[in-house]
Amino acid sequence: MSQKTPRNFFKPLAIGAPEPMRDLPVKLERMIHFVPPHLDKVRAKVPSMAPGVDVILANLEDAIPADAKDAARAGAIEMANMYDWQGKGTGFWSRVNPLNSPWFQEDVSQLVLNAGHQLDVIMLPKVEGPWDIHFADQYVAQLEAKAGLTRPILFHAILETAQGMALVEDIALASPRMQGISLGPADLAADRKMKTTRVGGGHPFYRVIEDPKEDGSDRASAQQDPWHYTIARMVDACRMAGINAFYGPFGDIADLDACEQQFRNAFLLGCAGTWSLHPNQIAIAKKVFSPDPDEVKFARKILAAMPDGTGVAMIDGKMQDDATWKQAKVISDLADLVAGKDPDLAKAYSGD
Ligand SMILES: CC(=O)SCCNC(=O)CCNC(=O)[C@H](O)C(C)(C)COP(=O)(O)OP(=O)(O)OC[C@H]1O[C@@H](n2cnc3c(N)ncnc32)[C@H](O)[C@@H]1OP(=O)(O)O
Ligand SMILES: CC(=O)C(=O)O
Ligand SMILES: [Mg+2]
Repeated sequence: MSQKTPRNFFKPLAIGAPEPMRDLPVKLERMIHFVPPHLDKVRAKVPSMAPGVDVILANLEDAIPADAKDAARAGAIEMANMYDWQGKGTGFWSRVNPLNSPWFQEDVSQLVLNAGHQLDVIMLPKVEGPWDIHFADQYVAQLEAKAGLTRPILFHAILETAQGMALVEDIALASPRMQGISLGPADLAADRKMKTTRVGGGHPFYRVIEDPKEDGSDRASAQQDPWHYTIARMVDACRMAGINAFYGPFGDIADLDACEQQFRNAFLLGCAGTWSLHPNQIAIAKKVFSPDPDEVKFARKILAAMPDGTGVAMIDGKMQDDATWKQAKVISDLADLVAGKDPDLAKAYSGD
């Protein structure tokens, strides 16, 4: 047998560690905003940024120079204590260095021992298979016990190798700590030997072209989304496991239109949120990952037409039944969650 028995799955992995969560907390996670914690100037903005985002993440991994890893770790611990994350409801996460790096052990131990009471999620990069999650799970349980934590810290894996992709279902199911998975398009592209230097998004050479015309005139051609398969598979793995899927970084900071379109495709396919790397991506993520008021209005018409969720109804010429009721519920429940945080959208959703 390669898996734990159902009864053992939810047992703490260390004496004194908190009980694993059976259900994930229901939280808005439309954007995970990346902060480089070694930069004093950016770190100082954290308390003023926190109320305007759903999650702030202290990044310790790629994009932090090797000679700033210690400063970034210290900055992350400082960030944990700069804001009342648990009291005020903005998520506080950290992306640690990979398991095979010289920094992983210090990152995780320092964070859990010194910031564990505020830390919601540890983001684990370059996860190759469930064994990586099992190792981190056991290690964090030991540290939680030592720190006397009463709330378990969750895990978020980044999908950025071909092997991780091939084992995404096993990763999603590896531990009750699993909160979600993000696409890591830069490392994944490199590992797959995709021929692109972009961080997410489309590519001008990845397209379909219309059949030749008899008169020899120009054939229409359009860019396609090279991430469609990966995102759809990640969403299935996550939703099977009862966790959430996230788009990842969009690296062309200046191209706001392409960023919005890539985020929207991920939202429509089932992702709960995305990363924001720059302040100008926060508003895009908020707009895209909050349901459109007209969609919410229509969804609520469906729910009202079938109060017990069964039967068939016609609304605006469209057939509704038990399945569309469930689709409507997804949108309406998300709107309720958003309305609890955003008074302007609450007003738009209430139709006032
Ligand atoms: C493939 C991956 O792994 S992706 C994840 C790793 N990468 C990251 O985490 C990158 C995070 N983002 C950043 O470091 C920066 O946004 C960069 C390097 C991309 C661009 O930085 P800059 O060139 O300074 O951007 P720009 O000049 O437009 O910044 C405007 C302001 O926003 C601030 N700012 C930029 N990024 C951030 C951020 N992530 N959070 C908070 N403030 C930020 C800048 O400090 C600047 O502030 P100022 O007006 O007070 O001087
Ligand atoms: C997200 C990330 O780490 C990557 O794209 O490589
Ligand atoms: Mg990466």
